[in-house]
Amino acid sequence: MKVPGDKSISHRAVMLGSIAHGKTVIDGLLTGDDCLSTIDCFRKLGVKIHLEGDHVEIDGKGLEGLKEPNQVLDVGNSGTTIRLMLGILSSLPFHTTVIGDESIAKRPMGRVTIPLKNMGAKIDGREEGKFTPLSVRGGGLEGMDYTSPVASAQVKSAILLAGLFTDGNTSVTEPEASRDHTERMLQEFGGSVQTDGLKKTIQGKQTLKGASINVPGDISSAAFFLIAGSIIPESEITIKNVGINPTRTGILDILTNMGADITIHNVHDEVMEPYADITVRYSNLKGVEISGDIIPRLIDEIPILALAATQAEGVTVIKDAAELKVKETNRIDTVVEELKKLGANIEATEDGMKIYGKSSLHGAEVSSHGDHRIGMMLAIASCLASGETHIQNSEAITISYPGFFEQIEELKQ
Ligand SMILES: O=C(O)C1=C[C@@H](OP(=O)(O)O)[C@@H](O)[C@H](O)C1
Ligand SMILES: C=C(OP(=O)(O)O)C(=O)O
Repeated sequence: MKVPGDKSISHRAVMLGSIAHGKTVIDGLLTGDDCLSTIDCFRKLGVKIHLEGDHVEIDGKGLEGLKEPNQVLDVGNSGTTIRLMLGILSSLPFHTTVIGDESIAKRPMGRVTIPLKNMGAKIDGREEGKFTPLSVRGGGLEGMDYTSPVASAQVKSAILLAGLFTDGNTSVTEPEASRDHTERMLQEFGGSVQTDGLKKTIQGKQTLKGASINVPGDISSAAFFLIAGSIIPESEITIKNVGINPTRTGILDILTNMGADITIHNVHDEVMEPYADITVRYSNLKGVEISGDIIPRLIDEIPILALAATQAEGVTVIKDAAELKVKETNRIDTVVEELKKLGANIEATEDGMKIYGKSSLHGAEVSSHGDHRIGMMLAIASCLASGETHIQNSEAITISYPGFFEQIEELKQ
C-alpha cells in the first residue's frame, strides 16, 4: 500500500512556493482538509495556486506579490497552517484577520505571537493575542535570538519564516530537536539555515526561487498501519515511499524496542527528504518506556502507540508528553477515555499515560472528539476488538487521511 503525502511537508511546500519567485510544482501533495486550508489562505492572499489531484502548480511572485485580503483567513482545524502562516504574515505590511475552528480556538498561539511581537509584528486577539481570533499587521521586523521553552517545529518554523525577511540574523534554540522540514525545504528553494546543535540561524533578506517538490508518504499516517500489522494476527503489510526523516522516525525506534517485526528497504537517501519502503509483520510486543528527547520525534504517533501498548506484555509508560494536551484535543484524556471504553487497562498521568497489557478489546460506542488521530486509532482498534465498534465524528479523519477507511477495507481482503 501507499499512504498519502506528508502533511508537514505539504503545508511547507505550498507556503514556500507562495512566497518564492517563479513557478513551484508539487507532486504527491496531501489533499487532506488541513492542507486545503493552507491553499485557501494563500489564495486569499492573492497567490495563484492550481490544484489537480495531488499535483500543484504555484505562480510565485515573491513576498511582495501577496496582497491584503478582503476576507478573514480561516485555518480550519490546522495548527501548522496558523502558526507557520503567522510567521509569514508578520513580515507583510498590511492587515489580516485569522480564525479557525473550535479546536484551534483552544490551542495556545502565544508561543508564536509573543516572539513574533518581540520581532516587531503588531498582533492582537483574544487574551492579548494568545488565542484566535487574531489580527496581524506586519512589516519592519528585526532579527532576534530566541530560546523556545518548547520543542515545537511550528514555533521554530514561524520564527525562521519571519526571520527570512528581516534585517540581520534570527536564531531559535529549542530544548530538544523538533522536525526539520522547514530547514530542509528552504534549501530546496535556494535559501539557507545554519545549524549549530539545537540552534538554528537564518540570515535575513533572502530571496527564494520556485522549486519542484516530491512529497513522500506521511510516516504519521503509515504509523496506523505499522501498528495494525504488528497487533492483528497473521498480518503482513508493506508501505511504499514513506518519509524517513530522522526527526520523524521515533515510531520505528519504539516499535523495534517493543519487539515489532519491521524491515526498512529501498532506502532513497535524498538530501531534501529521505524515504523508503517499510514492511511489518505480526509479532508479540512487550511494554516499554517512552520518554525524553524521543517524544518530539513521535508526538503525533502517541495515540496509536497507546493502542499498540494495550497489546504488549507488561507495562508501557509514556512520560514527558504534556504537549499532547494542546493538540486537536487533549490527547492524554481522549486516548485514555476512549481506549477504556474498548476494555483497555490505561490511566492518565500528569505528562503522559500508563498502559497495562495485554488486554482483549471489545467493541463499543466511541468518539473521535473531532480529532483525526483519535478517530484513526479507534478504527484500527475496532479491527482487533470483538463485536462492533461505532465511531462518532469519524469524518474528522479527512483532516490528514482522505481514503483511510477504503484502504482498511482493501487490506482486509
Ligand atoms: O510543524 C509541523 O508540521 C508539526 C509539528 C508538530 O506540532 P508542534 O510544533 O506543536 O510540536 C506536530 O504535532 C504537528 O502535527 C505538525
Ligand atoms: C497536531 C497535529 O496537527 P496540527 O498541529 O497541524 O493541527 C496533528 O496532525 O496531529
